Amino acid sequence: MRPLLSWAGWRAVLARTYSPGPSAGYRGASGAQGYVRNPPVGTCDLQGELDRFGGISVRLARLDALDRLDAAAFQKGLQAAVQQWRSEGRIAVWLHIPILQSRFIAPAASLGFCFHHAESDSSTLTLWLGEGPSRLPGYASHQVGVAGAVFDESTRKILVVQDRNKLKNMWKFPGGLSEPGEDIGDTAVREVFEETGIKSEFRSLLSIRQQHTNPGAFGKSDMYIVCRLKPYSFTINFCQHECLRCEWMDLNDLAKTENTTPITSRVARLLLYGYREGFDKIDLTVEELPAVHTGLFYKLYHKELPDNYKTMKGIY
Ligand SMILES: NC(=O)C1=CN([C@@H]2O[C@H](COP(=O)(O)OP(=O)(O)OC[C@H]3O[C@@H](n4cnc5c(N)ncnc54)[C@H](O)[C@@H]3O)[C@@H](O)[C@H]2O)C=CC1
Ligand SMILES: [Mg+2]
Repeated sequence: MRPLLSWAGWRAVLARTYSPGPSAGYRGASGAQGYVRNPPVGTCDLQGELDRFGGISVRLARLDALDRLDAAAFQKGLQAAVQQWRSEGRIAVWLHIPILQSRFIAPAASLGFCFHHAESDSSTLTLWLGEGPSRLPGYASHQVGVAGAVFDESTRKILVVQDRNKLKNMWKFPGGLSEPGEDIGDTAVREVFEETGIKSEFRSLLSIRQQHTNPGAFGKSDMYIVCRLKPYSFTINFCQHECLRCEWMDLNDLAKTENTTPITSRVARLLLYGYREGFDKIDLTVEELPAVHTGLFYKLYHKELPDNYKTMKGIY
């Protein structure tokens, strides 16, 4: 949730939009409504930022005197604040609680707040105040795993591993979970190197598998993406913790063997087709483009588009 104004700006907004109730707010020595510099010990002043949807976001880490506040005073303050926000027509409350202030979770839950998500150092709870069922977006629905199909065109060999931690030892592509902020291709290259010692570079995206109720996904769905990589080192030095075996296998053999997972078998056949007929038949290549609103950049994956279609020059 991105504040549209600076924190000081929001305080000014809140001074106009938020008039504190008896315990939800305390008018400090400054006299400014809704802005408390030094709330007395044991009272609870809950100010928040207004978001563009009409919700209020309260960050407990920003409140003064939090260490001296007990759970009962917090609950009273929160109840009064919620009443106030409801009367002002706010649609939701987002409550961000640092892990060391987790004693405030139970009082918030008793007022109807539910967990939205947790990170390593904080949790976020929400309360829907609007009409009808909640329209708040949920948190992440998938975990993303990425594998690298490292294919050496000059020898027609492909890099495969057997997982040490699986009951059935089948050939598969090395890979693993993507880290926050990591590009798909970078995950594939990193995981291949960590698991096999092979250095490679990203060429294309080959397939996406979506699976729900995957046992290893903590109740979320699993997105498993296979990339085509080109090797530039060839000496295997595989990770003993994760892999039982690792080898360069002829692509024909991988495409025909039964000792593999269905997805590995299908991608091996796809690669064989690309190798024979041209990789442009199977590759989703990547391009970086600018995001219109944020000025950030993103990666877009699709089948190759001729330059004249990209520019629309000479296209009627
Ligand atoms: N069909 C296929 O070929 C397969 C696809 N996948 C996909 O690959 C992705 C995950 O790749 P992985 O290689 O499993 O992940 P990964 O390479 O990121 O991590 C695996 C390693 O993490 C550690 N680990 C995982 N869970 C653990 C736990 N509960 N306790 C302690 N250590 C633990 C173990 O050291 C394990 O060897 C998922 O998207 C999954 O769907 C996984 C296996 C086979
Ligand atoms: Mg792995």
